[in-house]
Amino acid sequence: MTRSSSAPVLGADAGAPDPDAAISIRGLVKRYGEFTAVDGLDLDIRRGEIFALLGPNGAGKTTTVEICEGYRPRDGGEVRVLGEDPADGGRAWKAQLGIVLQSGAGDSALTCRELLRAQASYFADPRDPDEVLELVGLTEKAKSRGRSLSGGQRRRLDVALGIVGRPTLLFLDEPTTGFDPEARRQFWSLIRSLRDLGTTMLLTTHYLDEAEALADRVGVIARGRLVEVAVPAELGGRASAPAIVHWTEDGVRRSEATATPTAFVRELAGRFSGEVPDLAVNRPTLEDVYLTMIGEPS
Ligand SMILES: Nc1ncnc2c1ncn2[C@@H]1O[C@H](COP(=O)(O)OP(=O)(O)OP(=O)(O)O)[C@@H](O)[C@H]1O
Repeated sequence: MTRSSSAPVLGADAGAPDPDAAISIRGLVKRYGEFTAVDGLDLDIRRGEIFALLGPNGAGKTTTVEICEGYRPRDGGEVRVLGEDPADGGRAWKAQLGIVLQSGAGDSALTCRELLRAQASYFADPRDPDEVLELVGLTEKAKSRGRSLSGGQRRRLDVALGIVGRPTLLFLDEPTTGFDPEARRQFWSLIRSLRDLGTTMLLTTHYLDEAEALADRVGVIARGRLVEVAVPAELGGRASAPAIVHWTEDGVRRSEATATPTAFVRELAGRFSGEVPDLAVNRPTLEDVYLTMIGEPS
């Protein structure tokens, strides 16, 4: 689906940016030479929510996020982040942001505690570095040098560095790349506890299960435009999509799309004396609807 100029604005109310939103974007445009990387994007992220930005490689996610962080200039549109234009954001505004980049600070000869203390010293009201180490599960590594940590531990250190300044708004760029499954679960619970503390988070990820587990809402970007914003369970009309019932009959694998799978299975059960062979009832997964949205065959 492509948004024409007359289509309703997705994820945002039309008109001026919303000053009460954590992030409010209207008609954002970014060009690199002749190439338009962000092509009229509108988005509102509410205070206190976890918002996941999904999209294929090159869709424009990092460009959009870096414009919001004040690290990249834009060519058009309006952006307000915590009520200010990032292009003019001063020190007090920057101090309210936490940023966890893809390539972090891990490769350091300083210890985790030293790195956190140094980072904390830039802020007026930082969190206690030892409390932050505990929050990210690195208490036992407080005296270890950054460069001696494993990949997953370094990402946790990156998050620790991102939150020690007590940010109102935290940007997380593919935060769990390289994590083992247990570390990802632990990281997810850390993100939830930060939300409970009132932190707004903008997360980019390629893991759809991560978006589903964490995000209050997800936005899908493709070719520099926002193609949908929804709560994960409703993305792409998932909640109302027909169920697909699969079974085997007369040695042939069959399937039927139905809005009333219970009634259909009851009717099917009447045709067999025992179990319905190979019975399965599926609904579209987040991955199915996402791949359809970005134009890939699922
Ligand atoms: N500094 C730059 N100069 C020229 N082109 C750029 C520059 N930065 C990004 N682009 C291009 O803009 C497009 C959007 O890039 P961006 O990094 O925003 O995508 P992304 O959605 O974050 O991708 P990924 O999932 O791979 O991180 C890409 O086609 C990219 O090649």
